[in-house]
Amino acid sequence: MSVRSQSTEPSESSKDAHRAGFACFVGRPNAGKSTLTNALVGQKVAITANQPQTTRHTVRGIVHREDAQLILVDTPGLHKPRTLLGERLNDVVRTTWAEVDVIGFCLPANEKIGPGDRFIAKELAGIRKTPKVAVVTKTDLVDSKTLAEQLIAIDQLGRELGFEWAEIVPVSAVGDQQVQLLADLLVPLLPEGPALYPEGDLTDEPEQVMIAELIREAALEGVRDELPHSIAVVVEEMLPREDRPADKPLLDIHANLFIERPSQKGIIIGPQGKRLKEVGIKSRKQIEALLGTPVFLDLHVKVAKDWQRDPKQLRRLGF
Ligand SMILES: Nc1nc2c(ncn2[C@@H]2O[C@H](COP(=O)(O)OP(=O)(O)OP(=O)(O)O)[C@@H](O)[C@H]2O)c(=O)[nH]1
Repeated sequence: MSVRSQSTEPSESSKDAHRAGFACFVGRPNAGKSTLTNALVGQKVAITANQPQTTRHTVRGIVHREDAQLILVDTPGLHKPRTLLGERLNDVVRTTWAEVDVIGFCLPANEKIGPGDRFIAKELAGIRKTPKVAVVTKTDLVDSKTLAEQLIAIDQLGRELGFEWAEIVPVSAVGDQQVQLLADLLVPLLPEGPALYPEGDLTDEPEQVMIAELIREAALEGVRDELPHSIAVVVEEMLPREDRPADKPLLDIHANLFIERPSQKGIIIGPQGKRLKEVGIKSRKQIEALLGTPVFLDLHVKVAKDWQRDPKQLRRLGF
């Protein structure tokens, strides 16, 4: 077993040719994939929430280094599909796995390996050619004994399924421990080649999709468990406000928040519209940070009946 810690000698990759390629993080919902992507990229690109399955779109974060360009594809979690949307999400995950240069399997340090992890690991075992790195996340939440046991269990899991992890790396994205080391270990697994994206690019997600994700994230915060799967956000229009002085631009953004049932409207909007207002304020700040320009955000809540089950609606909402 080759478990890595920060005290390891720096990798030799700086001497080698430039490398560029794709990595994706897989793992159960809430395993810490989005947080890790953000920590590696150093700016908020993937949404995180204290609820499972909030990452719906494939968001790429790009790590630019002297020696390499590491493009991170953040996929939704694989899960038991109950709706058409669930099936499509699983398809997106599998397609992504087959295309990347390295897969990072995220397992939280503070949770025992369960049936959900085994399900994913078994699927990973089927993808023979792609190197698989086990990433033990949230190490700040456990003591060293628990961490050691988890590392052994993960090594064992690989053996049981007939493959060996290219690396096993414990990290804490929140505690900023070993995040850099993880990047150092992923880079040598990428093919040699020039940068694939211009320097400065953090993601190739269309801006409107990222803005919609920021709004959805704010809308999800603090609402009941059953709601996450029922919210979709579509940015309908983005236009610079006319008649503004050049040094005081304002961008008008109109977005619709779709829910499945009229009964959900009250939850989203809140008493006297208070909750929706907070959602607007919170997401506007993040959108302004993302775009670097003042924004006027206009949010509307609409009912798209049973959109998760209706192929036509799914397409309209961007799935
Ligand atoms: N203490 C601690 N918490 C973490 C760490 N990484 C992630 N978390 C928390 O774990 C929860 C889930 O993290 P996410 O990054 O959203 O997980 P995910 O795997 O992307 O989840 P899905 O989008 O549901 O697939 C959030 O509340 C994070 O703040 C970590 O290193 N330490």
